[in-house]
Amino acid sequence: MRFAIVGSGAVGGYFGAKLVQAGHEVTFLARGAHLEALRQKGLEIRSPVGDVRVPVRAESDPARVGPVDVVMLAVKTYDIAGALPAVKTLVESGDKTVVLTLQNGVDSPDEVASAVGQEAVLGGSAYISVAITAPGVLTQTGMHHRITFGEFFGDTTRLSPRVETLRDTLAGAGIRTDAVPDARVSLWDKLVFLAPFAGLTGSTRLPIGLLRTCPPALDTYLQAASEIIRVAAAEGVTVTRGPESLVRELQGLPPQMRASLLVDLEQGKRLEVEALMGSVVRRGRSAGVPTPVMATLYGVLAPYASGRPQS
Ligand SMILES: NC(=O)C1=CN([C@@H]2O[C@H](COP(=O)(O)OP(=O)(O)OC[C@H]3O[C@@H](n4cnc5c(N)ncnc54)[C@H](OP(=O)(O)O)[C@@H]3O)[C@@H](O)[C@H]2O)C=CC1
Ligand SMILES: CC(C)(CO)C(=O)C(=O)O
Repeated sequence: MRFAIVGSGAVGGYFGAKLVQAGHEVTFLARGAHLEALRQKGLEIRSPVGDVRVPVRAESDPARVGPVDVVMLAVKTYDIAGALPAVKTLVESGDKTVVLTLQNGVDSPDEVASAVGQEAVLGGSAYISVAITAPGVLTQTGMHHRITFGEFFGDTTRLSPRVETLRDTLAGAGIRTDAVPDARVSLWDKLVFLAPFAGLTGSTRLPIGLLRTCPPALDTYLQAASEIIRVAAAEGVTVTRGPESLVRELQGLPPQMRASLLVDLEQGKRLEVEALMGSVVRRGRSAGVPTPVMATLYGVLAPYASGRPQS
């Protein structure tokens, strides 16, 4: 299969490299020093089971890529608008090209569909812990990796043939893959865990071990999660994670674990506050569902959304 990776950072680079190793034709769209490193040295992935270096084809201009079957969109949520012209060029160069969105949050499929149409879009979530640690270098923490994806628009009652084909291709490349009939459920399922986790670890600057043993903090987490479950329900999506399973998941995490949002905050980087908290608050307002806890977490973190505030 032919793939283009738009946003060849941590997530896009990791999964794209697996596809290259399996013999697929993959072009990585990248820019700056990362692009130069990819061209000159390939993509290096450091992980607990060893390091690999994968030679890759990297381009800056989507018009040079040619027709592809799948665009993997793996930019951060705040970079989607800037990446849409490239995605549009790639979809228009192909025949039935699909775009698989891999962002956290639930907004990406709609944003992408506004540029290329709903028919071209599949919704996905990445489960992995990986970061760009130098141009051309990714470092993976832990060994887990998974992509959950499916149709986001149209018939979401069954696995579509194109979802089955992509599932088989990804699985054949050694990527752990869950194909689901309705990607809206899996995107909201991740958000219901992640947004309160990122909101609480981010606003307190504390790891989960200190929060889950503090009853008021745990209560804040669960109230935030309940708000998200109600907003999803108002949009017709039944989230499968409830309070008991969320508490079990929190108890199972390493005590030092912090959301990537907190790691980014401490490094003065931009944050996906709009996609994780702002989106819930706005959607709640539209649906008439109160979200006071999520609104508070949003208000506390929004000043950091563009990076470390300059006083
Ligand atoms: N990393 C992880 O472990 C996980 C991440 N996610 C989610 O996956 C998504 C991607 O995150 P992640 O991979 O970490 O992000 P990264 O910052 O590592 O990678 C994003 C890449 O996209 C590039 N980019 C941005 N805009 C464009 C553009 N217009 N054209 C070409 N390249 C562009 C960036 O380049 P530049 O640096 O030049 O801006 C960067 O290399 C996020 O929504 C994140 O929440 C989900 C689960 C785990
Ligand atoms: C699921 C989790 C918590 C894994 O790091 C994550 O996606 C994040 O921190 O952003």
